[in-house]
Amino acid sequence: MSDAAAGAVPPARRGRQPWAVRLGLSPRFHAFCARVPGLRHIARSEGAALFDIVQGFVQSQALLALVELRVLHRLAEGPVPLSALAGPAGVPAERMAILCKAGAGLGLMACRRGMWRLTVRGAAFLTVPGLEAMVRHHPVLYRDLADPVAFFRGETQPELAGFWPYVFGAGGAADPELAARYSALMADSQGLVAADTLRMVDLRGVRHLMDVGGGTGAFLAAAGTAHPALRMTLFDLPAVVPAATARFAAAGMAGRVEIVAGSFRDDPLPRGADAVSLVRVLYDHSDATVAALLRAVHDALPAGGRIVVSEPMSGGDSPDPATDVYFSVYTLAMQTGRTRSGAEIARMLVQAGFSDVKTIAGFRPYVTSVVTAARSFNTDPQKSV
Ligand SMILES: CC(C)=CCC/C(C)=C/CC/C(C)=C/C=C/C(C)=C/C=C/C=C(C)/C=C/C=C(C)/C=C/C=C(C)/C=C/CC(C)(C)O
Ligand SMILES: C[S@@+](CC[C@H](N)C(=O)[O-])C[C@H]1O[C@@H](n2cnc3c(N)ncnc32)[C@H](O)[C@@H]1O
Repeated sequence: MSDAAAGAVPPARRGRQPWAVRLGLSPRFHAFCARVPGLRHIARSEGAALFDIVQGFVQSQALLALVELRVLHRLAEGPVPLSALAGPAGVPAERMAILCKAGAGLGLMACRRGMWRLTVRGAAFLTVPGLEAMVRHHPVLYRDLADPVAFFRGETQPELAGFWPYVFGAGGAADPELAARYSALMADSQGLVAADTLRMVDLRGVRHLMDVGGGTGAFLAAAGTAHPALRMTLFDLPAVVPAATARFAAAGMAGRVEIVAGSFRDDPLPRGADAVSLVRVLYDHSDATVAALLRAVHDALPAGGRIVVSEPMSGGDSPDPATDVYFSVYTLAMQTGRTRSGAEIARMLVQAGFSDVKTIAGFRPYVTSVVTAARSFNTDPQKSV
């Protein structure tokens, strides 16, 4: 079979490519690799990696069906035969068998001696806080990506752009019921983010932490538990306040936390904190809004005060398989913000007047990474920690 007959890029048009890419463009080399024992693993692993990309949308839709039909939940109660999954789900047994085998292919469940059971991965899926809720909201993004060419050309009006109205201080910000619903989705998923952030950032020495855009207070509650002497301020839109008040009361922290309702677009940030955190806030907003917010945080801090930015970040020059696919496309669909790299955030912090900038790559970049910085001691000698 000639290269041209196989539909590959003809050798003459391969241009100046690294030698390995030239080989990758050659169907003859593919066939050669598949034949030669020492090289066969390359053909197999590259093929499998490509197949995973090709079938990603089927994987996520199979997962959604398993969640919506509560198959994994049912298995969490113990092993069952197929009929016990098919009947309650209203799915014909022969179709449920296909879904269950897909679930097994994904490593979420397994069948032994006619009984379906949960695997460790399936158990972890059900246990990660907020993951199920995130999967259940994915149909919105899925619809937005139905015509990906039009989406990337910017010719569509993504539904996701209206999904988080409270996030942007739009109309929905005034509706406490709507805010509570979306805040719950956000807060559920904040457990891992808070844990990973606290692992990367040492808050010892911080007296008073202000969490700007702190939502219902999951991060402050975790920080306050880890540091019992910490005073805290939560700053967020008014519609988010009731849920935050309830959380701190339930955690017995009401006396240590001041909740300030306001918009960082329109209102000054409260003074008094010696550290400010922004957890999953920047990537919702445009560069202009982020630049103004970082300057406002800088001005609200005393000399030596610290800022902590924590959110999923782009890999920048080394694109990350999770954040540069999922979060970058997600924030593009939201239309108001973007997924920035640690280096970009670091640059914006310097432009806002911060120094001593440190970027810390998260050990799970799809959960969060961190950039920290400090307000210089010499920018405003009037202030002190
Ligand atoms: C020790 C031995 C040998 C065996 C033991 C076996 C055993 C019991 C193992 C347990 C394994 C274990 C501990 C597994 C733990 C797995 C974990 C922690 C998995 C975590 C996965 C987290 C995921 C997949 C997170 C996904 C996050 C998503 C999808 C977040 C989406 C966020 C969005 C859309 C946010 C939007 C916000 C906005 C609007 C942009 O502002
Ligand atoms: C993606 S959520 C993150 C919430 C929380 N930090 C977390 O990680 O779960 C963004 C938060 O920023 C808040 N927010 C958005 N625009 C805001 C504004 N103009 N002023 C204050 N808070 C704002 C939203 O209400 C929301 O709680």
